[in-house]
Amino acid sequence: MRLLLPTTTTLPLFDVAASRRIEARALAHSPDLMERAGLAVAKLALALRRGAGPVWVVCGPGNNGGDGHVAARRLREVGVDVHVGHEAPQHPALVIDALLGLGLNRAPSAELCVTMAAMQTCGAPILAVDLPSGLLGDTGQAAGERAVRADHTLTLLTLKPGLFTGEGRAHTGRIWFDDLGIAADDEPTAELLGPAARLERSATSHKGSHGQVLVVGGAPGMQGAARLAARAALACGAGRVYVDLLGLSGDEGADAGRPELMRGSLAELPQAVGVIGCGAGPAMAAALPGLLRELPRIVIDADALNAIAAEPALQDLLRARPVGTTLLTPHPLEAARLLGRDTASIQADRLAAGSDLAQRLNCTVVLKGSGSVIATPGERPAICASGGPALATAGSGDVLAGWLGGLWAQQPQAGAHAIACAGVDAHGRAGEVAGALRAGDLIEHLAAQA
Ligand SMILES: NC(=O)C1=CN([C@@H]2O[C@H](COP(=O)(O)OP(=O)(O)OC[C@H]3O[C@@H](n4cnc5c(N)ncnc54)[C@H](OP(=O)(O)O)[C@@H]3O)[C@@H](O)[C@H]2O)[C@@H](O)CC1
Ligand SMILES: Nc1ncnc2c1ncn2[C@@H]1O[C@H](COP(=O)(O)OP(=O)(O)O)[C@@H](O)[C@H]1O
Repeated sequence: MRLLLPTTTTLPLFDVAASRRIEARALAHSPDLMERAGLAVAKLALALRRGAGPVWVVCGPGNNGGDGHVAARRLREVGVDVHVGHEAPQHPALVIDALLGLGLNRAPSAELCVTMAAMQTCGAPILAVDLPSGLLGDTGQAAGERAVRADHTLTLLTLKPGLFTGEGRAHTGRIWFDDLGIAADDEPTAELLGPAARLERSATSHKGSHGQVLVVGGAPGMQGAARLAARAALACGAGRVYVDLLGLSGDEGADAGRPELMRGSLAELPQAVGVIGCGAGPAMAAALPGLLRELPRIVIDADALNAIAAEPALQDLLRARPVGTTLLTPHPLEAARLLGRDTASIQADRLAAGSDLAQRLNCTVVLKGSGSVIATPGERPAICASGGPALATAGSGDVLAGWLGGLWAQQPQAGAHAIACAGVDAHGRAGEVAGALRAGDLIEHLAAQA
């Protein structure tokens, strides 16, 4: 058993169907899986309980409840006061939520919701077994109106995607993992991202060795977005970074606070990595056909995504580009516009939505938000567990787009999927701070950890 995050390696994720197959095969040679699961829960419960009160074990009708009963027995064997039932005891030291796990298949009844509410308000920390009750393992969404918000989740046998994306992170608390001694012998549904290798710089490299980035965006009033992206590309280590500010004429500098940044345009820089759309406004639409036809590698964000959503001819241009050369970074609303759906339906199944969009537009897609999803046609999707609410601030997406462009400029052979995985994970880790974070400071955090 181990605490899972931050993970130092990429890990396989298995949806409910794959987890069931692994479980069924494992049971054939290891019929004591539930004993192992219950013992793991009991051990963690001993470490987590707070105070001298009873451990309240809430068991449901299936095997999740079975794990809870084994844990209760194991705890009693070592002299712990245990209360099994749906009513809270006085001053519990810990709640073990073994109500519903992988078998959740409908909205919990009103009666179960009352039990969940009692768990939530009894004042003790909650340890969820396998999944917080009411949370769907595939999507990280509640099946009904309520799902348990645990302080700890001990997930068993496999890691499920819903623990890490959608609403998952708000319900799991700290995630622990015990594979119960079983090697997962199935095709992973997705990957949980680990950190990418550091970029090495040769002792004899020069600025031409590290590529060039062209940021196109920054309509009047929104030039900060383009400048944040450009600053991020520069901080990432791109050799030269240029900005084409759509609202700026004359020979004003690209960014008075960053004299390293230069003005430039597609005509002068046809081989640059494009980072397009940050703060671009409606002027972006006219610039897009040329950019989509010419630039060999492009990161597309914000208003460029909105322009593409509104214009089928631009979608055709995207589809005509080779897979691996285009990286879209929509947040859920932008993804909804691109798919002609609403945000709620995107969030209802983020893995499926990201994969659907990638397939339709023949691109790599980073569906942003808690548990960003990275999807590319022909690649296994990835989920990023790093990051947190400090990133929920204007400009943090612009920083991501610029950082991705900076990474790509330095790794011209890499495909969009690899760049997305490396950049999204780094961005998330840099944003893991308590409290609030300004997007400009996020760039410094990224540079410090690179
Ligand atoms: N087998 C093993 O050795 C191992 C098992 N493990 C453990 O088993 C867990 C999976 O067990 P499980 O398949 O029995 O499902 P579980 O989540 O307990 O649900 C039970 C039943 O509840 C029902 N139900 C569904 N939704 C409902 C709702 N909203 N409100 C009310 N009822 C609802 C539905 O039955 P239905 O009523 O539809 O017939 C469902 O089948 C897994 O998460 C892990 O903890 C692991 O430790 C590995 C070793
Ligand atoms: N609660 C959160 N947990 C993890 N990442 C988050 C969270 N909120 C925002 N982010 C990340 O912050 C970035 C916000 O991007 P975006 O919505 O485009 O903002 P903006 O357009 O203002 O720059 C995305 O990378 C997103 O994944």
